[in-house]
Amino acid sequence: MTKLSVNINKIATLRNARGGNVPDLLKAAIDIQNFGAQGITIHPRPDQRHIRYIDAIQLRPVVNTEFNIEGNPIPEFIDLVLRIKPEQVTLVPDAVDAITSNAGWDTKTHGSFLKEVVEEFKRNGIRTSIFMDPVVSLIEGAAATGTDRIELYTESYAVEFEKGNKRGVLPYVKAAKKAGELSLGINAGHDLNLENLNYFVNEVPGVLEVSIGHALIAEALYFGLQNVVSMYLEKLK
Ligand SMILES: CC(=O)[C@@H](O)[C@H](O)COP(=O)(O)O
Ligand SMILES: NCC(=O)COP(=O)(O)O
Repeated sequence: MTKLSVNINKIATLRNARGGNVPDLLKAAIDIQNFGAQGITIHPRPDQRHIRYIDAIQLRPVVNTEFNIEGNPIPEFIDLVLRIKPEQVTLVPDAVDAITSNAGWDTKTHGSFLKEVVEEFKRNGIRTSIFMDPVVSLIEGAAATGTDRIELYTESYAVEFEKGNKRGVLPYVKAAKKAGELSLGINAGHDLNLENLNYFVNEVPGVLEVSIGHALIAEALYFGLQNVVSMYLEKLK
């Protein structure tokens, strides 16, 4: 079964809007896990506009499922992750001023850098994942870095699905098959939601984990956090 890791960036965004501690990020993480999510994802960005580095540190003792920290491996991020030792780190090549993640790694151009970073995290007992577009040649490049997993960047699938084009899943099926042949574990995320999730995990073989934030937190405004976590878990059965 595919695991659900809830990305709590947007809870921090809401809290930061007023400068206090409402909503309480740590309580939300505890509740989300109690509601059945199998992981918590955060993506601290250098400007700390949502998750702050201090949040990441304070979350460590309360995350008793799988803690997944995503981000661009700049020195500050590497130091933070090595200090916290989450179960998984996901490397994302996002620019400092990116509104959200908007591309996967070019694992050919950045192969030797990624290999070094992956080795450092793995030496410290942290599982690694590389955020990737569904491109077979780049997946071969990811395997060469020694990473444990890749995370398939699902924005283009979500866009096509929204337009009614279910063929948008086909590159992901191909990419997942290649990843499987290369013994890479497969995660997926970005713009997954209650509408498009089930089709994706049914079509794409071997998805171990999805990380979902933006849609899930928005849907929680209508359904409540507990219901919405259950609704996602239902889609992953
Ligand atoms: C890697 C990925 O797709 C997500 O982590 C996404 O980047 C969420 O980040 P924001 O919440 O800052 O949009
Ligand atoms: N890795 C993807 C993630 O954590 C959440 O992305 P989104 O659901 O906020 O688009």
